[in-house]
Amino acid sequence: MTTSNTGTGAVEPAVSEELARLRDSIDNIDAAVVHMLAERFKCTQQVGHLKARHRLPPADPAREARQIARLRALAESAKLDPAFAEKFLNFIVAEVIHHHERIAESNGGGAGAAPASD
Ligand SMILES: C=C(O[C@@H]1C=C(C(=O)O)C=C[C@H]1O)C(=O)O
Repeated sequence: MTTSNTGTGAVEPAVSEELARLRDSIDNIDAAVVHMLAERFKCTQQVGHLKARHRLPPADPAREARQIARLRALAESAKLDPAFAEKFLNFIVAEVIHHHERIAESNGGGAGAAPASD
């Protein structure tokens, strides 16, 4: 293995250049992820309002099962750990469901509430 740490706290210039180059790409990817998540949440907020108006439940476990199966297959072909892909999706979906519950509550939702006309 190549030694990159001189032991004096200094890092070889070639190593710090490569680290900076890789970190630039990581920063770009992180920015893209944030923008993609923001767009996804814009869509799921609209789904939340649609569901609340029509008294549909916040969560749809059958839809989630299809998404998990699809994402696991995509992850495998992209050489990403499918278990990680599933955990990541579940993390996002849990947040979306919280949003939908809050939207339903603020719509005066509840089992007995009358459907709003639109
Ligand atoms: C967005 C929806 O609501 C919930 C959130 C989902 C998601 O974030 O992908 C999927 C299913 C639902 O549990 C939906 O029903 O499509």
